[in-house]
Amino acid sequence: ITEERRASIEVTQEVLAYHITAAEEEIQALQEATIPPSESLNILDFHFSGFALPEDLTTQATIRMFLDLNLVQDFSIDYKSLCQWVLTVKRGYRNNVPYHNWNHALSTAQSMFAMLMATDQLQTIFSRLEILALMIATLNHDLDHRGVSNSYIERTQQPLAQLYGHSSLENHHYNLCLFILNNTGSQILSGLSTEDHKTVLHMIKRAILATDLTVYLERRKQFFSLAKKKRVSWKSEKQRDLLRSMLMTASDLSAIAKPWPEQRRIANLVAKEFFAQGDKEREEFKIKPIDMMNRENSTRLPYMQVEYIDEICYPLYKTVSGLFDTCSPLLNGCKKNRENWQHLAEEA
Ligand SMILES: CCCOc1ccc(S(=O)(=O)N2CCN(C)CC2)cc1-c1nc(CC)cc(=O)[nH]1
Ligand SMILES: [Zn+2]
Repeated sequence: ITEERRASIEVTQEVLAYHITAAEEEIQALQEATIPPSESLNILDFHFSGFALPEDLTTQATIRMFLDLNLVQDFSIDYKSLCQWVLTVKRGYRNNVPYHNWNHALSTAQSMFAMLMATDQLQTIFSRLEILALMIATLNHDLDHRGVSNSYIERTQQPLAQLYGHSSLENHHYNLCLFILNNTGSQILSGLSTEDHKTVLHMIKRAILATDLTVYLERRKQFFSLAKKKRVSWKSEKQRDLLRSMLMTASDLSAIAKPWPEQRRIANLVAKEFFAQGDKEREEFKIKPIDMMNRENSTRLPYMQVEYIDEICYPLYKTVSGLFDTCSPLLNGCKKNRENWQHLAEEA
């Protein structure tokens, strides 16, 4: 596309990042709030439910994660900027999208938080900067998601596809993340050295792009073979980048490991979003949507979930909990839900 076209789309993103800036009174209310401890927010648990928290506590829970990981202290993050940044990121998600909304972003960040807090090994493998990058990336990884897939965006020639080509959604999520970090009043990285600032932005970009499932499916083979080795050393940056990417996916898909009532509820939201895209494809392109997005297949949903677990989720959680046994609740939750979906598939 022409330079002008590129510039105009990027301006639109910058304007969007400006428009979602939180309101002053909202920022002050969060700044003055007494943030509850992790225990009372249940954010240390792998079975945490984002639905259980009232909306204003979701932003407090996010602040609590940054406080308990010592990130505010380690990177001298201005507290008011942190409040504005969290509220702006939350506004960056669309509340008319059934699944890819703030609740998904929060629960993805909370899964990463739970893994990091439960696993001392991870805290020794990763530098403080990497932990900062993972928490920022999980919270921002689906910013401004429209409830449609990359292929839909590419097929409908939406501006994002013209701008990025592949992984267009993930590139958009990162760009908005960057604009918010650069917005006046939410520059939580202003205390970092130039070197650290550059490094952390690179790691955030890699981590957000890693949440494209096609990227995960390409890269996971290396991870699985690395994990088979007797002694795994996470010395090289290449291996740590791979581990960060795999943990991003483990956090992103963690709904599959939640207690059954929560998994059922989330699966229905995922289905609602997928079927809505299927409806759009049917009416706009006069094509039959793929199984996953075809409302006429909704009776096959349990079967599709079993397939999703076997092909995409289980191998990842098996490997992660093989390396870090403190993450085994993710594997056990995933196994349990496979049984639950299998029973429903047999009934259908
Ligand atoms: C619940 C409605 C049906 O949901 C699914 C149906 C099929 C498959 S799939 O693994 O067969 N596969 C994925 C890759 N596509 C390219 C081909 C189809 C996955 C899901 C699903 N995805 C997510 C991630 C957002 C969460 C979730 O709970 N379920
Ligand atoms: Zn996601």
